Amino acid sequence: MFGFGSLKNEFIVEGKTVVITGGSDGMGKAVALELSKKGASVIVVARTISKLQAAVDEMKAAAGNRLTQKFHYISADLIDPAECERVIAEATAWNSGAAPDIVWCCAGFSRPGFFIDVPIQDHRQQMDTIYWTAANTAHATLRNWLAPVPPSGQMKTPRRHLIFTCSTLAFVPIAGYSPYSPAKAAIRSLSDTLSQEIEMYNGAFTQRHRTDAPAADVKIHTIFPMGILSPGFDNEQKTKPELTKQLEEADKPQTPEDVARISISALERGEYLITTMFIGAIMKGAALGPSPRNSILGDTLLGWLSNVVFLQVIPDLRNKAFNWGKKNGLPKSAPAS
Ligand SMILES: NC(=O)C1=CN([C@@H]2O[C@H](COP(=O)(O)OP(=O)(O)OC[C@H]3O[C@@H](n4cnc5c(N)ncnc54)[C@H](OP(=O)(O)O)[C@@H]3O)[C@@H](O)[C@H]2O)C=CC1
Ligand SMILES: CCCCCCCCCCCCCCCC(=O)[C@@H](N)CO
Repeated sequence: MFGFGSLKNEFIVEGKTVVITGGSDGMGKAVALELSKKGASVIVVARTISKLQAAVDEMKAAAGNRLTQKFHYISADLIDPAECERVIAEATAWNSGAAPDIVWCCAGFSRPGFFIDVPIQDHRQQMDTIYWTAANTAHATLRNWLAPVPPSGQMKTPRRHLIFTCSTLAFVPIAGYSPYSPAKAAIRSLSDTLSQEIEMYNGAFTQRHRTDAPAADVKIHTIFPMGILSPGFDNEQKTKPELTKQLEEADKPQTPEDVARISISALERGEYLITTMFIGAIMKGAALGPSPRNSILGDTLLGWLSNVVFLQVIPDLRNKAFNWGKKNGLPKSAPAS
């Protein structure tokens, strides 16, 4: 509470069943492998079957206990809400009728470009890929997890975790990310709203011996990575404006493995809004607003530091954009009038 995190492990995965969307590549796959090493049974979800099969093979090789753990994939386009319902139903059937204990939304990719240069349908596509894959997955998952169970049907069910993967761009604007950042900011807002709403269900859960209640209590978490050296990152570099690369040069992208490990450690400490490196924490501190804190003291001090740092960072980013235009004129990609 006062900055040291929880002393007990708040994110035990051994023997649990985890669904990871976007688990066939980049950060999602690194998370899948790390949780496999820690003893979880894992289902990876994405569209391309060949990559999913490769991820399952790698998880089997990484597994700590081949006797108790099992691995599976489901191919689905999570933009379609009906597909998300099917994923949760299939995962439950595969898990001997028990709902998954942990659902981690990692699906998504970025298509950078200046606002007016990116066709409007690509903006909408980014909202579908980033926000709606996460919201659809959360909706299907929570409808399953929060279904009322009568007192006679209650069993000892461990706490469940729903995890979103956002980006520090939800906290700080960077020119060239307008197709992407608004969708990530929407995830952050969904996460904050759900983390409050879930308290109602968690309150009802305490009364499970007397009245209908969910089968378990639920915690929401959101991860805010900086750049990740993933296949998705290589792809976004192709359309990323030079100005955007300059504005984000303070970022030294991390490996998917580091992002996975650091995120899982933070979940083990019981954190809610999770950053993966110092600059990310500063970006979060500038934008904490009304989000729940990981620690009152730590996050308050971080907020003070960040607010001072950002007095300089906000005009610096804007000046860089202005000077870019002054020196280079309109971007070559600019549409003809
Ligand atoms: N790379 C970066 O620099 C950063 C990334 N992030 C975020 O982290 C997460 C992981 O990124 P990264 O490691 O780069 O991921 P990758 O781009 O390397 O992999 C994306 C994964 O999502 C799956 N996916 C994409 N669209 C869909 C869809 N419609 N339905 C189902 N699955 C889908 C892909 O599989 P398939 O295509 O086969 O469906 C793949 O498994 C994303 O949410 C991203 O926005 C955050 C900060 C920085
Ligand atoms: C001392 C502190 C100063 C803070 C300065 C702010 C610098 C901005 C860095 C922007 C980094 C963007 C990372 C997210 C990338 C991402 O999500 C995309 N790659 C999409 O995939």
